[in-house]
Amino acid sequence: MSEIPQTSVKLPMLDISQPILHPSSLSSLAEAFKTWGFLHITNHGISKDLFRKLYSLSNGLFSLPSDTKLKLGPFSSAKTYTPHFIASPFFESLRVSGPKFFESAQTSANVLFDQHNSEFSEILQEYGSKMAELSKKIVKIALMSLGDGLVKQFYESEFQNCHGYLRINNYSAPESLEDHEDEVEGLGMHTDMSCVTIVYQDEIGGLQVRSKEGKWMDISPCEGTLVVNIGDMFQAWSNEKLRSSEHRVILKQPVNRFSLAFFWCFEDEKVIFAPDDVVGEENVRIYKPFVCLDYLKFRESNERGKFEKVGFTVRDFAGIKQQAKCDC
Ligand SMILES: O=C(O)CCC(=O)C(=O)O
Ligand SMILES: [Fe+2]
Repeated sequence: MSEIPQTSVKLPMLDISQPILHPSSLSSLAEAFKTWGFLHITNHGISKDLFRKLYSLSNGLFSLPSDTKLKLGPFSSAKTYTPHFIASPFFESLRVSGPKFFESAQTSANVLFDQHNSEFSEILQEYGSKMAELSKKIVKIALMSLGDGLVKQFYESEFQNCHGYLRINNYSAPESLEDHEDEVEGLGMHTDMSCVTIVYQDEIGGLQVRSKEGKWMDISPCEGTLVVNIGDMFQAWSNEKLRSSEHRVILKQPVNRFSLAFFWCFEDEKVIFAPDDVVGEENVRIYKPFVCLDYLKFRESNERGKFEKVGFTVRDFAGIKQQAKCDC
């Protein structure tokens, strides 16, 4: 495999246990949200033990025979399982939906396992509820970074009906990396459709973010931290003061990789429209109002298109075409 030099991006580390943020931390967060749309959080309250348990229970699930896993999707009514070769040959995932993470996980577990065991569902309930609480804090911090008083003005009215779901991602080891001229993509370039996403990646690494100039940068795993990124819904709502960056996963080592991605989203029927106070007087409005579910459907119908060739981000869906400046 050819050696392609990559650089790690330096992201701010946010201590999520601190309720009050210093103005200088807020301005560096605002900068990171605008430039990268990514940051690390620490003191998130998820123990190593919880990750370990989730890892080992999920591993048990992904090691089941394909026929068993396919009972959960993509062609069954459950549709919680995404098998290999949909996103990439190396990627498979299980979706667990909130707010009743226990019920959602148990419905899948009942299909997969003969014996009744609720440990998996209990752990997912704990993890899902903690992620929901963290997401609420992150939304508030993002609002704080956008300006004084915005939490009070908009948190309850705009974000109180947000909901979350979790994707447990399993990347199988590429057999021989030598055979690949290019990098091996575990998950191709995409943006998340959420308001915010919280990702746990194991120590293998491989998550990358694309800079505005189009350069791929590593988001190296950092022990004890979680990765947070802004999704399309928050990008549109903030009139791009918060950036939903393209990212992907590259498999650099011949080993299995595990990650957990939690997506915090607006309710389906919500009309996303950046408030005037967020757009700002001097700025141009970038998005038309749109219904959240309509965007999700637009993305679903384009999921397998080539991202770089077929436009299918929120800008393509609801962006207001800016008039080209004319000197004539
Ligand atoms: O596996 C990862 O580290 C990131 C996964 C991701 O970007 C996603 O599930 O949307
Ligand atoms: Fe993602």
